[in-house]
Amino acid sequence: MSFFQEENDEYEDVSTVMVRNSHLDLMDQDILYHLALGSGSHDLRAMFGDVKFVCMGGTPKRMEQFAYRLMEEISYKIPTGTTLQDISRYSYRYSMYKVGPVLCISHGMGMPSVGILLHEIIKLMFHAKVVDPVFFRIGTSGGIGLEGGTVIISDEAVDGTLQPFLELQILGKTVKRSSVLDKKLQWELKSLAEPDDPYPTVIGKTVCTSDFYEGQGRMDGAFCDFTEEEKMEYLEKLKFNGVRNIEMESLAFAALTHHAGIKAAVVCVTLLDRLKGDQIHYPKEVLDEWQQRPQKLVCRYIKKYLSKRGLILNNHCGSVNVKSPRRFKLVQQESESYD
Ligand SMILES: O=P(O)(O)O[C@@H]1C[C@H](O)[C@@H](CO)O1
Ligand SMILES: O=c1cc[nH]c(=O)[nH]1
Repeated sequence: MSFFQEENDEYEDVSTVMVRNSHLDLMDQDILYHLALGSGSHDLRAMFGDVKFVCMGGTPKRMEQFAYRLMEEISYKIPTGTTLQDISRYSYRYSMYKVGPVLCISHGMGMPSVGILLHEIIKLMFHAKVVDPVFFRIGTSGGIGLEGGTVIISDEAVDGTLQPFLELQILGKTVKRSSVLDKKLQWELKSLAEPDDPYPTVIGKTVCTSDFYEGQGRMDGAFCDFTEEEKMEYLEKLKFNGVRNIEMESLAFAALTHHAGIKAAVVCVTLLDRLKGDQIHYPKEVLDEWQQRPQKLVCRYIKKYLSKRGLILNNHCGSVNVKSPRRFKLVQQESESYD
C-alpha cells in the first residue's frame, strides 16, 4: 500500500524549520541578499508561512514553466489580467514563483550557486516558520547506460570519487557533510511513475561534479588531457558502482537539506547516454519535452499530497478549500508589496 492510501498519515506536520546558527538570533534583521528579501523589509511569515514544497531547478524558464504547470494542476488562480510574479526579480540572480503552498525557484548551475540559494531558502523557511517542508530538485543530467529522456530519482548523491559527502573549505579547514536523501520519498515518487509514461523512471546513484566538461569526463571541452580509453574506464566504473546519472547540484542539495533536517529528493531527466557520447545533439523541442518529465512526477506528488488533505484550491481567485486555514493562504496576490 502506498503512503497515499495509508489511513494514518505519517506525513502530518510536526515541526518548523530550524537553523543551526545561534548568531542569527542576535541580528536585528536578516537580509536574504540573493533573493531580494529580508526579515526587516518583508513580512516573511505572511508571505511564505504556508509553504509546504520547495522545488528547484537550473533555469528561470524551467521554474516559471513548472509554476504555470502547478497553477493548472492544483487549480490555482491569480486575478484576471495579472501574471505570476518573479518574487526575486530584483535580485537579478534567482527567480522565484509562489503557487499556493509551492515555491518554484531557479538555482543556476553548480554547487556554489545552489549552496548559496539553500542557505537563504532555509533561513527563509525559518523566518516564515514553515512547517516540515519537502524540497525537490528537478533537473537535467547525463545518463550512464540510460537513453536520453529517462527519469532518475537519486537514491544517493556522491562526488566524482564516489564519496557521499559534500566537502567544504571553512576557515581553511575541510568540513564534510553527509549527502543523505530520504529513502521513503524516493519510493513514493517512483510509485507515481505511470505504466503509460512513454519513458522509464528509475532509482539510482547520482554523481555530482563541479564541472560539465573535464569534471564529467567529456572530451569536447576547451581542454582535455585524458584518452578515450581512460574516459570509458571511468564511466564504466561509475556504471559498475550503480551510478545512473551525472549532474552538478545533487551533492550540495542533499548535504545541506540533510544538515537542516529537511526531507528532499532529486529527480533528473537524462539528456544523453554518456556511454555513447559527450555532445547533447537532440532538437530543442525534444529536450524541452524531456525537461518536463521530472516536473510531471513531482507535480503528481504535490497534487496527491494536496488532494489527500482536501487542499486542492477551488477554481476561483483567492479561495481555498480550507481544511487547515492557518496554512495555504493565497499570498501571490500580495506580490505588489514584494517590491
Ligand atoms: O538543473 P539543471 O538542468 O541546470 O542541472 C544540470 C547541471 C548543471 O546545472 C547543468 C549543466 O548543463 O544542467
Ligand atoms: O551531461 C550532462 C547533461 C546535463 N547536465 C549535466 O550536468 N551533465
